Amino acid sequence: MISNIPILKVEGLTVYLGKYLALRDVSFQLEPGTNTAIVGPNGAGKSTLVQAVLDLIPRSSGSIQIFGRPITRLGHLRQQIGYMPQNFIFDRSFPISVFELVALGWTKKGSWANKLAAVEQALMRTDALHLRNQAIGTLSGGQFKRVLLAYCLVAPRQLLVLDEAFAGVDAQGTAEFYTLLNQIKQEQGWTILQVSHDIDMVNQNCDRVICLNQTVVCSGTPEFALSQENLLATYGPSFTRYHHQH
Ligand SMILES: Nc1ncnc2c1ncn2[C@@H]1O[C@H](COP(=O)(O)OP(=O)(O)OP(=O)(O)O)[C@@H](O)[C@H]1O
Repeated sequence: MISNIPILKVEGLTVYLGKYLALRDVSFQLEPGTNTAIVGPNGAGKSTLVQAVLDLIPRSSGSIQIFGRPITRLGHLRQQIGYMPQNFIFDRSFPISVFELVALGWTKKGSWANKLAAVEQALMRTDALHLRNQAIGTLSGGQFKRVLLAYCLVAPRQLLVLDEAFAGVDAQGTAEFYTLLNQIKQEQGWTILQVSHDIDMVNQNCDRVICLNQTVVCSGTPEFALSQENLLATYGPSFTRYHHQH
């Protein structure tokens, strides 16, 4: 059954980090199956927005509903959210393998054989099965992103939140990852919210854009939100558009 309830609805969100007003009166919603990018300059509050939306940091005011429920009353539905943070900081010598990391994402009850099959399938789908026995500390940036995507894929999700998922990945790796992400999104019916600095990639891959600078400067289709006028309003007069060299 296709529901008309927004996957995410944010109304009047204001967040202070200490005394610093990081987000002011932010409102937007995500329709099912859409791929929405949050763009804006350094310090605009993009990561703060993502963390507040996931209830990882407190908000001063405003309401957040996910799957039609207040974020604080999600219960088991919280497992339907996959999150790839900007920085995944861990001790690289920590002895956990790729297989073990992805298996942590498996939330269903079931036999060991089911879990094994699900983890292998997720790793295969993200072209990372050959890494299954490798310690996570030995992975390259691009390999690690694909393993994190497998972690999101191993259990059913409705919403995927990516905070600069492609930081540290080269242009070709980024393009390949976007292709893979789009394919899996279609297969799984994911709704995606992603922070990105790559305006060209956003233009090519996302269907909605939120331009953020402490508050929502504008939002809409990429064609509208990424117009020169709106980008200047979001980034300020020093903005110059970065183009990939292919
Ligand atoms: N603990 C904190 N106390 C006070 N200010 C903070 C704190 N953490 C972050 N900030 C400030 O809040 C603002 C928003 O930070 P945030 O990381 O959300 O920005 P961003 O848009 O994700 O930036 P970037 O593109 O550089 O990743 C920044 O100006 C930052 O310096």
